[in-house]
Amino acid sequence: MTKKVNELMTELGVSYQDIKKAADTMGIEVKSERTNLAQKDADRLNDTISKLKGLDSKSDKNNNKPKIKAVPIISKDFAHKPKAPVGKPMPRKAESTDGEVDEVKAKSEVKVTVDKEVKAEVKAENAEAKPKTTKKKTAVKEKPSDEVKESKVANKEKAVASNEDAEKAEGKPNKGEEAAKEPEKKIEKKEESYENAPNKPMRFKKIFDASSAPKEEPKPARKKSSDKDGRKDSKKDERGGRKNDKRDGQSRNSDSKQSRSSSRPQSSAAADAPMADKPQTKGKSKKFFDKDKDKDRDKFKHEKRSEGRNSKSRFFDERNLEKQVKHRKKKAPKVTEPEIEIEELLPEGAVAVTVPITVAGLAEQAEISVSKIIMSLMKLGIMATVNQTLDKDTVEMLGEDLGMQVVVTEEKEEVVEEGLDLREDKENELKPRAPIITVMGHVDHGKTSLLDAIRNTNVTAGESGGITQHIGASEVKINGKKIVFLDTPGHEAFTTMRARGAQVTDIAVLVVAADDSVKPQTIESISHAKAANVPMIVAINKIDKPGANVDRVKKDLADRGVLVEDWGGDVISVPVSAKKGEGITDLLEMILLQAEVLELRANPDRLAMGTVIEARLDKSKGPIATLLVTNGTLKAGQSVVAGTTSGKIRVMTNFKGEAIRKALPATPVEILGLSDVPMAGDSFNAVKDDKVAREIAESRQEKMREDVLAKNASTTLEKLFSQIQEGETKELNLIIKGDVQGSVGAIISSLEKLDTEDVRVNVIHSGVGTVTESDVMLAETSGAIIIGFNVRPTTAVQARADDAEIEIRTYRVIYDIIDDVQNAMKGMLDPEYKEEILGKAEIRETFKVPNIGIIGGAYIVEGKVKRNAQVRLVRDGIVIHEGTISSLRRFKDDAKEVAQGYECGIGIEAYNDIKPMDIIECFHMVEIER
Ligand SMILES: Nc1nc2c(ncn2[C@@H]2O[C@H](COP(=O)(O)OP(=O)(O)OP(=O)(O)O)[C@@H](O)[C@H]2O)c(=O)[nH]1
Repeated sequence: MTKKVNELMTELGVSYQDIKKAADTMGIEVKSERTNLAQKDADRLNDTISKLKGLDSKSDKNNNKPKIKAVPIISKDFAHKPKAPVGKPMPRKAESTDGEVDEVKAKSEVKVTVDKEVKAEVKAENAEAKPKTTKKKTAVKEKPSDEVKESKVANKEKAVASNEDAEKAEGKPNKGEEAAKEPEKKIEKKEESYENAPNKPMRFKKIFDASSAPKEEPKPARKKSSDKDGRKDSKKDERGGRKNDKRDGQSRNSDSKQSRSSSRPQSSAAADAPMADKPQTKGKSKKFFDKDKDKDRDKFKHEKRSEGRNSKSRFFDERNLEKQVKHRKKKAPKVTEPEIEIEELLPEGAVAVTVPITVAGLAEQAEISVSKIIMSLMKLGIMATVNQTLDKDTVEMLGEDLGMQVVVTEEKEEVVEEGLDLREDKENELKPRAPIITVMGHVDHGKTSLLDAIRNTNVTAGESGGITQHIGASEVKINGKKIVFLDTPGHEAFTTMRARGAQVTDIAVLVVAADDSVKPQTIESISHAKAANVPMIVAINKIDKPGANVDRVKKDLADRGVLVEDWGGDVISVPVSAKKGEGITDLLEMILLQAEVLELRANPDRLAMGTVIEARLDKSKGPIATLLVTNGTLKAGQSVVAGTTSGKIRVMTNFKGEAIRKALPATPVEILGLSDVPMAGDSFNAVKDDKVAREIAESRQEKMREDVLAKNASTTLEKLFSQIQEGETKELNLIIKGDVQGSVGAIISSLEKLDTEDVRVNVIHSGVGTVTESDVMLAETSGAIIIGFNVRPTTAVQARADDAEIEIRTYRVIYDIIDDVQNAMKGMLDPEYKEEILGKAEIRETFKVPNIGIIGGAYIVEGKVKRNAQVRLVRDGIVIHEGTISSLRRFKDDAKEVAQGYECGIGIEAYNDIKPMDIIECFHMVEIER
């Protein structure tokens, strides 16, 4: 049995086009009106079209839309068909027949499409066929798409609103009302569904959704939405849609029973529809905007928080900003929660984390138990508490360990510190100031000697190891004009300090020995001066020496890009002899000349600011800091904040040690009164109020604590990470303790340069002061070696270290630290000789003995003291002196050695500064068998 198409047309009273479209959709071949249809196909078509005709004809009475537009279609084929072009309704070929409805209906029971148009159509169909199922499923569906023209949407939605609504639809309800009602109902249902994960930020919800509700993202919808404009439908739109729903649900009033009244501005279908459902009035595709706008808007907001987006997203943002403004005029939509915004940009299943974050915070954010995170951290070698702050690397590693995808953003807070005078000086406030000079150059080229020559003092002889180890500052006057010199050390170990010096300096004096010419540290010095954009003056030193060759120096400098005046450049060079004092005046005059060119000025009539040049802790005086005032006037009695410390200036002395009341710009001073030791290189500011100074310092301390916590965690992490990554590679963990901050910084920077392919140097902790028990504990947990520079551990600390088998290595010369560590890294760990402590004596009293000097009345507290052994004098954990015993007596008799528990008199060779409570440590060197 067959039936011709035209017969069916007559039978149903529909056009050929209607049948053709329905047939196409149902996979029935129809070539012309004369095509013979198999009875089965004819029946299917008849069935479908009859149903649709009935439905449409009802609504058609109230609107003139072609009934075919309300045909609900969802078939296997349909899901694969291309979507409507952007901004246009779906083509008519999406129409279906009755036979198809059954198929679709069945499908709709097992799959819920995300595609808005399809969904609307499914609803329309189900309204007739299986309203209950439809109702249930619509609860998790997206709102209708704008792809379908408003009237069409209205028609369809009207039909599927609910069981009752569907019945009303049959009763030819007012189309406008229905259209208005339907989307609202759906939104409410969706709200309910969202409430299933109550009170959860979207990011939590997303994780929840990802794991518990995958069925809500059916594949056919994804496929269908894979056309150009809707390519991200499947996931992004799911989220975006959810968000829209939420927003719409919040902002919109509904006339349904469940809705609460609100001030809805419009009552038309268009006004009531979600933003995405509004009629397309602009040239651009609504669909495009609907699908992308929320995520684009989110991008915009996200970008506001985080920098560095590509131009493409910026474009979206800008465009969307316009878009938002437009919509706001109509609906004033509520701004969505920030969590949702970031979430929108994330890949499926990812968690957005802003660091630093505490363990507890991360647990909450990722919806993982705190204990799970702590366990994972332990696996990574980090012993963390709930309140431990985690940094970016740690969070990423945790993510990996926990099998969780995290997207980490770093929060950069801009701290505005109220109470600091940071205004810019006005032109008329500025007065000339003295130049600040740094002396740089290769080791032993004569920096210290040159400064000595300049200020007629001799520092070289007293320096430990023969090198300058601390930044000092001094002033000289020539022709009534002041010049400030920062004394910077020459060894490579002091690179950091030199770099710091170059930052506060106006002019760098580059010392090059005429007999040695340009050397590695000369080149390094040039780089620092250039990097700091500081003009240089070359002092060609040691011209008195027989091998001196000034021209060679100039040539070598030219090779390094430093053209002195003789070579056609603009760098001033002055031949000098620090030893004989030749050329020193010339050099100073040239410095003044160069300073004049620079027109150095400052405002003396404001609160002082500048840099900490050096700082140390003095047991009796407390923290001592050398400050260089670069602007303003510093007054004794004023409150200052320096780095993370603050205090009121109790005593202020100039470079000669004379107490002064005020220090004008370009003055180095030493101050007492800070509550703690600041770091060399810290900036300082005078503030009006001591309380303000304290508050600023405290907030900086707080910030630093957070940073340190985060850094420590990551350092440990890095260690493990690199061990895992690099297999055999080992890390050398070190704890550095020194007498002053400058030395500690220099040691760290030198040691960190020693990294080799095989061994990585990792300074896990550093600080000023003696080695403490907590250092030993830290070394214990991290397997670190403790390096003490000019500091000694107490007996108790040493005992604790011995128990824990922690090595504490102490030094007095930085070279030795670097050599030792370098050797250790090369596998030559064991030195040929090792220091062995023989005993310790505590000074109880001191006596002045004519012709001999000061003798310490001592009690041997540990081991024994031997006459020929070496000794070091330790005061408050700091090594004051090293030398040999000149006299050892028990009562009036000389003794070869004195054992523990006995008293004796000890004299130190050529040394008299012995005080009660000093510790004399007696040691000798023993050969180590390899
Ligand atoms: N003949 C001669 N020797 C000099 C002159 N200047 C310095 N020296 C010697 O060179 C050696 C090193 O001088 P320092 O002033 O310690 O050199 P430095 O560059 O400060 O060295 P570090 O502090 O170790 O970086 C000393 O033995 C000085 O006596 C000079 O003009 N002529």
